Amino acid sequence: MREKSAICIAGGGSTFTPGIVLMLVENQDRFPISKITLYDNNAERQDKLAEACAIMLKEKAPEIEFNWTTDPETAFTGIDFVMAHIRVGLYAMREMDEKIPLKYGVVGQETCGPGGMAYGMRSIGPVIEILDYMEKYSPNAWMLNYSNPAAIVAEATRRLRPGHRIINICDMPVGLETNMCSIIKDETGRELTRKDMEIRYYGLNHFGWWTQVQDKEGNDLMPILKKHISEMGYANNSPEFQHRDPSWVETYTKAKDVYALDPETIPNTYLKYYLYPDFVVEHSDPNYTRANEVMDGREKTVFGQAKAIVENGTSKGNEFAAGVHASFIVDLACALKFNTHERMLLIVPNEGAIENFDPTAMVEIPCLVGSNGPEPLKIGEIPTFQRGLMTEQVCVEKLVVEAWIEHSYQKMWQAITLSKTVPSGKVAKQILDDLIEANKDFWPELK
Ligand SMILES: NC(=O)c1ccc[n+]([C@@H]2O[C@H](COP(=O)([O-])OP(=O)(O)OC[C@H]3O[C@@H](n4cnc5c(N)ncnc54)[C@H](O)[C@@H]3O)[C@@H](O)[C@H]2O)c1
Ligand SMILES: O=P(O)(O)OC[C@H]1O[C@H](O[C@H]2[C@H](O)[C@@H](O)[C@@H](O)O[C@@H]2CO)[C@H](O)[C@@H](O)[C@@H]1O
Ligand SMILES: [Mn+2]
Repeated sequence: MREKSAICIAGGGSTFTPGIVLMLVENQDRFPISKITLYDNNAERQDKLAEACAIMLKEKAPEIEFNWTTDPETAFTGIDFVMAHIRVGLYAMREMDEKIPLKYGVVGQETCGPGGMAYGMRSIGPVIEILDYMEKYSPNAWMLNYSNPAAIVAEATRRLRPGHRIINICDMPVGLETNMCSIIKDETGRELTRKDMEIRYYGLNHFGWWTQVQDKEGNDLMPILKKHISEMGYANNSPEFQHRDPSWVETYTKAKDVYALDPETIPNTYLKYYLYPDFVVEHSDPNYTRANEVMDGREKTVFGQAKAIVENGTSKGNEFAAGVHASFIVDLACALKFNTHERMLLIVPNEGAIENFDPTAMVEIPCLVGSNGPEPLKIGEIPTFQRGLMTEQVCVEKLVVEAWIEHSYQKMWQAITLSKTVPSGKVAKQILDDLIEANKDFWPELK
């Protein structure tokens, strides 16, 4: 009989909460749960999802104790894992992050460019606050953190809470690996899951490259993937792809041009924001950005399902969806708890894994995960193109964290100016001044 875990989901009102709760329920055999507690600082938002999850849990797994709260002591006492996905400032501030840079002809994106830096300045304090609650109430618990921008949050926690039990993660590589399986099916008819593949990948969060994709027998799948991606990016015939929002379809398709810059590797889609920022801006609507698409799409769908479950008193007929995003975080918790040594892509200190790159950088690389945490695999030396791009970007991320720690206007201006998405110090200053005004309830005061 496997020992049960107690879970706190921080950001209980997140659109991703119901999927994670469902995934936890569906994985009881390999990762049994005693208790799930939702924690959020927005009671009204959290209540709506929590009431629906309570009904679903009563039907599917009544043995799991379920609570929700806005009280940190209640949330973080007696737990083994915090699965965190907070969005500081909600979608209203995401909209600002996207629309302010676009006003100046610069990429407006949740985690890339000035928007991502603005979001980072909002996320650092509250993520650290949760780590401190954990230290106080459950010092042995692990935080598995999805809260974005993961790269900046990871650098901030490395600097400010070294040695704490936090692992920063991203669903994008596993999402893209699932797409690779659909591509292989389209191209060869062969059915694989992402767990049937052995991959090599390196980079920063939302900024990386695959150098190897093989099946378990060691057959190289890169040639099939490269041919497909060179013609149509990650576009494929799977129902998941066909149902994607238009902005994601464009991102997946644009990978064709990102790939063309380095046909030796297969790229993460978000490199388009750095390598083709002019294209991105031309294809953005400054009055209707991804935040609007999400509010009109995922947020309405998830909260609509929750409302229907509560009104009907049952989750039957209104099933929440749990995909790769939820399975990845449950896999990670399972690996830590039961010492599985599963190989996973995580955001960890470089410390020599990439030989010719800053040892203090937070990099996204394959790790073996056991009870003592992640053990990064050795990557070796990386080529000049990638090293150049990553060096610039990691310095941007470090400057944002330094700006937050030192309350430094100068460092934040340097960070925005250094980003590959920004044309000049003049434009950077205009964007920064607007971001400061929009974020006055969230950022430290910059001097
Ligand atoms: N790392 C990844 O690959 C990945 C993938 C998907 C989503 N995400 C991130 O997950 C988060 C949630 O995304 P979403 O679209 O569901 O957002 P959402 O706005 O629906 O949910 C976020 C929740 O966090 C809560 N929150 C904000 N500040 C808080 C604080 N200080 N303490 C406790 N709760 C707080 C909000 O009230 C809200 O209920 C975002 O940060 C998003 O970027 C990351
Ligand atoms: O615009 P959003 O809120 O839909 O997504 C932003 C997030 O994008 C990535 O997550 C994707 C993932 O790549 C995809 O495969 C699928 O699972 O959907 C996810 C969320 O939509 C990215 O990794 C996150 O960090 C972003 O928050
Ligand atoms: Mn991500």
